[in-house]
Amino acid sequence: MLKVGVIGCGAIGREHIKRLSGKLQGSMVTAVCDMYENSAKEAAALVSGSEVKIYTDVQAIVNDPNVDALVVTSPGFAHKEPVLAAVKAGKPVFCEKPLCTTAADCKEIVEAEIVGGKHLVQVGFMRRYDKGYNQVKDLLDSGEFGKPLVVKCTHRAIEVDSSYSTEMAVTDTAIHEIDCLHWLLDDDWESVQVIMGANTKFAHPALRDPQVMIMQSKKGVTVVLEVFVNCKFGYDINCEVVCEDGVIHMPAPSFPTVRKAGKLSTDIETNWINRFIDSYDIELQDWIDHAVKFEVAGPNAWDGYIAEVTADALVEAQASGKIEKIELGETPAFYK
Ligand SMILES: NC(=O)c1ccc[n+]([C@@H]2O[C@H](COP(=O)([O-])OP(=O)(O)OC[C@H]3O[C@@H](n4cnc5c(N)ncnc54)[C@H](O)[C@@H]3O)[C@@H](O)[C@H]2O)c1
Ligand SMILES: O[C@H]1[C@H](O)[C@@H](O)[C@H](O)[C@@H](O)[C@H]1O
Repeated sequence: MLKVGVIGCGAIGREHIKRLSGKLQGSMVTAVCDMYENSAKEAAALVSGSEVKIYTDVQAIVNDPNVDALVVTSPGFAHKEPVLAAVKAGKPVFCEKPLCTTAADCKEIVEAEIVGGKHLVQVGFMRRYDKGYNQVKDLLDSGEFGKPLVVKCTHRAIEVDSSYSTEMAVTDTAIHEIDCLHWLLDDDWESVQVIMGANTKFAHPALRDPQVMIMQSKKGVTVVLEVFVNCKFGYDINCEVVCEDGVIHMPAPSFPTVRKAGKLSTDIETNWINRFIDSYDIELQDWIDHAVKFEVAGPNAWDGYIAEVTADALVEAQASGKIEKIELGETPAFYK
């Protein structure tokens, strides 16, 4: 039984606590930590049948002998401290995306992991576990469609509040496609560009929304990604891969088509929690199954670093309006 300590008891922290203590096999939550004690207490109350220790200090929960592994669900800017502490303590750690908010911080984690000599870090890029993306990947990998040429994606959300900035369209939102498409295409990023044109009337005054991000891979695949976080109609994730010998369109979870009051209609998803609910379950089960063996099968610290280098370039491209190059450097032998 993997005894897990969860750091950051907000929205997704509580979702993961419920998974790790009830829904999934082979784990239990033995400790929780939040900078606000009340938040930690409320989260601990979600666990029934066993005692959960409450912490407000990151180092203390990492050092707890009754904690075998950590799940980090604090905001991105607060990921570095707990992830580094877990790596230094030799404990497996699942960190929600992004690994850190700068490439330099991600590199520090990569270097600490290499020094420790054990694969301990998994990043919460759950789309790699999504059924639809995996169906697309299987078709691409079969070779039946020839080589991929162009990928068209949308990442739309109903609305965001005033704390969501123009940069977050990259660092919080597009970061999923940055990782997922690198995995889907089995390719690294060469260059990126951001086009910001007409703004929606629903964006708060400081926010550029929508944004079109164009990313080119090393093998020459062009990705066109629309990020539109005040679309008002739903949480709408789409991905279409145009190949030499055909086009693959990712399926979305389906809803019934109904006839009522002179209308034929089908619901679409409105909430990220539900859109990827199965992926979160499969992702964390996979993490548990490997963490007990000190293995990482999902996206690792190097993937977290790649995503952040690419995100940094996209943020630069937002400001410059130019095509920005991605400089990753050699993949360390430890991650090959
Ligand atoms: N994979 C996904 O689809 C997905 C979905 C939602 C959120 N996330 C990621 O999960 C993380 C958390 O997002 P959220 O929506 O749950 O945020 P949230 O704001 O709801 O919760 C964050 C919690 O962390 C606590 N916290 C802040 N700083 C802390 C610190 N230094 N130490 C301990 N606790 C601290 C806050 O008090 C809060 O309770 C973010 O990195 C976000 O990008 C991922
Ligand atoms: O844009 C949102 C993404 O679609 C979700 O999957 C979460 O990662 C959330 O944190 C982001 O704000």
